[in-house]
This record gives sequence, structure tokens and C-alpha cells, in this order.
Amino acid sequence: MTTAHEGLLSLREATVSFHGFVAVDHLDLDVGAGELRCLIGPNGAGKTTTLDLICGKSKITSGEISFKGAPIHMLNEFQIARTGIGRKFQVPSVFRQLSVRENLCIGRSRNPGVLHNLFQFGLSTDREWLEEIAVLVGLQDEMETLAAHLSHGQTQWLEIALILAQNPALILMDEPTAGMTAHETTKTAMLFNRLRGKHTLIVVEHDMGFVRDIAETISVMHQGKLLAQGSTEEVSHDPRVREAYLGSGGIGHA
Ligand SMILES: Nc1ncnc2c1ncn2[C@@H]1O[C@H](COP(=O)(O)OP(=O)(O)OP(=O)(O)O)[C@@H](O)[C@H]1O
Repeated sequence: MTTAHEGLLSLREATVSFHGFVAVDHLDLDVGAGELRCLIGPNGAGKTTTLDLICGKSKITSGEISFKGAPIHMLNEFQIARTGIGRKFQVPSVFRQLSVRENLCIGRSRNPGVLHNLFQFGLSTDREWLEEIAVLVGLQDEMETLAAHLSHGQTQWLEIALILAQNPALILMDEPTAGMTAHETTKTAMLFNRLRGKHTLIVVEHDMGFVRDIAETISVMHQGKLLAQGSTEEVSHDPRVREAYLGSGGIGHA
């Protein structure tokens, strides 16, 4: 199924070189609002660097990156975050000595819109939000558990909830299932499928079973360039993708 998405993020000829090494090379990438875009490719293809460029952690050497129709590549990381781009890093930044509930309350209170909500609707709005977000990420039975005592997968889900608390227009995720058990990976795929359409996500992943379970459109990078783009089926059968990355296995022979 192909869904039409209004343009949200666009990279035009985005390029970055580090001491002469071109890590991202004239990359054109368009992501629409509500899309769940998977970014795959071999080690060193430039996927993480692309996320770094979008969120301002690294700066393009040439080209343009625009978000909601306005260029953002000249802004610093903090300014870009304020335009509505959130990022989940591989190492979670939860408060380990606080409970899941306390983490979520703090995450929620960082969203300036929330204070406004509290004044307007009272605390019940927040209670409803807490329940909803806990169920969404599957932590409803762990609300009083210290974050330090969560499993690896649960910690990642809490981190995702903290990002959702900011309600960013675009969420960047770098290998969200790294280190997860097969069961946790399956649950994470279900979570991402629930986020589909409500949030815009760019997900960098190596786990092809997971990619198959969540993918709408897949962009394949190789040597800093966009090698191919399309549905799971299209990308799986692309001989260039098979040669550069997938081998004969295709996507999702988990
Ligand atoms: N700040 C930097 N300075 C120098 N080289 C860098 C820097 N950031 C990335 N690179 C190089 O750019 C290339 C692309 O790296 P990147 O991490 O984006 O690849 P990737 O596709 O995410 O790979 P992986 O799947 O292994 O995470 C690599 O060769 C990396 O060493």
C-alpha cells in the first residue's frame, strides 16, 4: 500500500566530508509527514551521519536541508530540536534512579505545551496522558519500577516514550532494536506500527526482520549515496542492493 504524505523533510545534495573523506555524498532524501522511513545499508554507508546532519550534530559541507519548508542546516542542534526534530540515540538517557512514572512526568513537564494544558484542563489531562503513553510503549505494569531495574528493551521503550512526550514532528531513531531479544524486537515492531501515521519517523536499522515488519518505504544508502528506494519488495529484488548489502537473503528472512 502506498500512502501520499505531505513533504516534511528534504535533503538536497547534502554532502559532508571529514578531512577529505566524503561520508555523505550529494544525498537527496524526502520524507513526508506521517511516514515511517527505514534507512538501511552496509556499515559505513553514512546512515548515522545522515541523522547527525538532520539534527545538526554534524554540519553539511554543501547542499541544503529543509524542514517544514524552511532551511535548517545553518541552525545549531538546540535550535533544530526546537523546530520539532527529536532523536533517540543508542545509549538511553533515562533517569536510572527514578521510577518509570517519575521519568515520564519529567519528560512530559519539559514540553512547554504541557504547562499550558495543566492550567487549562487541570492534572487529569496529565494522568490520561501518562496512562496512554505507558500502554503505548508497554510499560503500564512497570510504572513504579526504578528505571535502573528495567530490562534493556523496556529501557529503550521508556526512552521512546520520553521522546514522544516532547511531541516532535520528526523522530530520528538509530538502531532502536540493537541488543534486544527477539521477543523485545517483535514488541518494538508492534509499537512502531502503532506510531505509524501519527508520528514521522526515520529509523536506521540492520535487523532486516524488524525492517520487514515495519517498513513502508526503505531508503538504501551505500558509500554516502542513495543507492535505491522503494517498498520492501522493490528493494529486496534490486540487484544493486543485493550486491552492496543484502546478499541473496533479501529482507526479513528472520
Ligand atoms: N565525525 C567524523 N569524523 C570522521 N569520520 C567520520 C565521522 N563521522 C562519520 N565518519 C565516517 O563516515 C563514514 C560513515 O559513517 P556512519 O556512522 O554514518 O555509517 P553507518 O552507515 O551509520 O554505519 P553503521 O551501520 O556501521 O553504523 C564512516 O567511514 C565513518 O568512519
